[in-house]
Amino acid sequence: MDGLGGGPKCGAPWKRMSKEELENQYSPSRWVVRLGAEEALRTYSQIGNEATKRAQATGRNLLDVPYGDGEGEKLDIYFPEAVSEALPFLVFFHGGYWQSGSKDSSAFMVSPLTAQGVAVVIVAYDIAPKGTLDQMVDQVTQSIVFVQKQYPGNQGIYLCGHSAGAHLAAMMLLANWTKRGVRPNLKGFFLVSGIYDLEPVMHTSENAPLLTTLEDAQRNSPQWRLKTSPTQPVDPACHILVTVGQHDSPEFHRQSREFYQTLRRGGWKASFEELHDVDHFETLWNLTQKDYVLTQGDAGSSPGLGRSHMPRSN
Ligand SMILES: N[C@@H](CC(=O)c1ccccc1NC=O)C(=O)O
Repeated sequence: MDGLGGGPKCGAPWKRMSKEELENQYSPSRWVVRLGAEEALRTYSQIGNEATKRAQATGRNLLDVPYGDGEGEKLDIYFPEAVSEALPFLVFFHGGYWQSGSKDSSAFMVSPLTAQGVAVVIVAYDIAPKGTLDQMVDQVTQSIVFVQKQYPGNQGIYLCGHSAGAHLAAMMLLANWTKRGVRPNLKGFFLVSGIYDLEPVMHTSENAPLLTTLEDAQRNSPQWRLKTSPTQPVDPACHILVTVGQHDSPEFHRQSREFYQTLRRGGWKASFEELHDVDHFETLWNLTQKDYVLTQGDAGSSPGLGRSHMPRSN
């Protein structure tokens, strides 16, 4: 049999897939409908680069701010024009299967959000093979601690991540803040086309620099961790929006839906949205636009990143 173990009655559907099918399911660019796979990846970098250049050229910002001692532990902060002590902060973690991507080409949502008075932080972390998953999770935790310490008067910290970056953001639901000596003012999570169970990834070509044991995968899987030992939401008001693109692969849909269900069962305030007619990358491209439903400033009915979706403190 060319499946990956387990009979037809054995749990997760990915276990019944051939190696080729699993590879396909976990290759987001192959599911893009309007472009070829390579063109989609090229366009993704191009739009990210352009948005970042624009963000750096137009607004007030602090670039390459160290949040730790490591060479790669840097973040960029983009401020709104209006100076204020009490800003909401949107902290973004880029994707790229924990082995590609950079903060220097990931400032997608900066322009529409800073225009609405939100400060945006784009975080770099040590991708594989330099960094291990445990290290990346640790670095991301450290970056949030840094933002909270640097801006203790913040109006809320909202975490956003795309794909592998959504995984890193989701891992923050399990972070031990007591150990870090600070409780970040986390008010919301916006997870875009994420991976929450890493076990299937172990059986794809993406795994080469990543996971060696099943234990690594489980320890770094928010889905597995929250399902096996549910943790109480620290702030019951903290909202988690799990989104997946309509054209993402069935495995990406399953991962998002099941993670959302696990969150709800665990008592978290979560919602799930399949984003209409977008693929794995187009959601981020749309986030560069101020009139997209998830970034717009006027009161929309769906939750998202725009200021109208953030609870106000006054
Ligand atoms: N090799 C992947 C690349 C990929 O998945 C990706 C690329 C850029 C940003 C996010 C991605 N996916 C997850 O982190 C693909 O086939 O699409």
